Amino acid sequence: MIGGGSWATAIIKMLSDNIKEKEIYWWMRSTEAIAHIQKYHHNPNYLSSVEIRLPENHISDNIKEIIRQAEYVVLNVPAAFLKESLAEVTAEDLKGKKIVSAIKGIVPDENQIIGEFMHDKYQIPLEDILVISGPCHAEEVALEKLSYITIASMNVDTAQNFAKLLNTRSIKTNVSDDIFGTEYAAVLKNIYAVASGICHGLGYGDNFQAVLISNAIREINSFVNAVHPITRDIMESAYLGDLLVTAYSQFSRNRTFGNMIGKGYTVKSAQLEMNMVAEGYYAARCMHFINKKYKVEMPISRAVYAILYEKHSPQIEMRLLTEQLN
Ligand SMILES: NC(=O)C1=CN([C@@H]2O[C@H](COP(=O)(O)OP(=O)(O)OC[C@H]3O[C@@H](n4cnc5c(N)ncnc54)[C@H](OP(=O)(O)O)[C@@H]3O)[C@@H](O)[C@H]2O)C=CC1
Ligand SMILES: O=C(CO)COP(=O)(O)O
Repeated sequence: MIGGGSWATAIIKMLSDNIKEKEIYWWMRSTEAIAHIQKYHHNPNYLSSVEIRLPENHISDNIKEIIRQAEYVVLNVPAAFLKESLAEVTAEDLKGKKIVSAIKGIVPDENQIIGEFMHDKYQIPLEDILVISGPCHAEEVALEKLSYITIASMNVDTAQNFAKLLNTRSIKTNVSDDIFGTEYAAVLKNIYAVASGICHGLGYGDNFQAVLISNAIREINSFVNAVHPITRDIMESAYLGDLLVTAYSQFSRNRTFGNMIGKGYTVKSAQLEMNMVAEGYYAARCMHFINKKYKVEMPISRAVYAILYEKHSPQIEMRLLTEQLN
């Protein structure tokens, strides 16, 4: 596991129910957090109720050593920090390993989804790339609330094999072969959750939220069809379900961030207020550039970009948006 945040902690919990703890290796950057987990068996900063019983030397800030042990390398840092987290890692270190992206974000500057980035930069064959997606908040994993996740891989047997490692009493898994669609949909839903939060912060009610999200799923559908036109059912939980949970849940980082923007916080102060990362903030910018190529009509995504990066007034931008939705 590469990353020490909430989602990494939640997936460690799933894995611990299925494989021996001595088969799990965990990299995180914080040496204080490592020492705390080794001594007290809980992550001090994220999902601290989850018990972690890995052997001491299986948690380390030495990324090359952790990767050396692995058959599956689960990438689980916010996308904005992926390049710096992997700074010491070479294509040789990752050769022959399956790369699992648990990230729902875009690599900045490269403007690539994680699978594309790992394929281009580290020569990982596309069939060795897996994606973990679906509507699932780390907090509900910790509470053992029933959740469904989707594992995508171009090779469905590979997806099935990895899915077995995550199935628990409270986690059910689906598989998919749509690695591009699941990644892009997971990135986009974060932008729409920011929009949902902004509208909530501005005082729009549930009636308008429903219209916003109905339009959002159409934007997602148009975009993923433009990028990767295959037959897919956008109503599946990996697409629509993920959008709904992020747009409505009390646990959503992106909605919380958007809500603060709608209430008048600056981007900086909203980020400082949260201990966690809202991927939608970074995704809005990356998608703005990616969509220059595809030119898909995405008024909600464009409005979020204008508010976050062009300092447009949330009130005015959302009022203009209301004229374009139906
Ligand atoms: N949380 C969830 O429920 C879900 C999250 N995801 C995805 O999982 C990925 C990881 O997010 P999540 O676990 O929620 O993250 P969190 O917000 O819980 O934690 C933030 C993580 O980012 C690290 N970080 C913060 N700043 C920096 C920096 N400057 N450089 C390097 N690392 C930094 C933190 O490390 P440190 O503690 O050392 O500061 C910490 O590991 C995201 O792509 C997210 O979209 C997907 C599904 C569910
Ligand atoms: O992707 C997630 C849940 O599926 C988590 O993102 P949010 O915290 O913004 O909802």
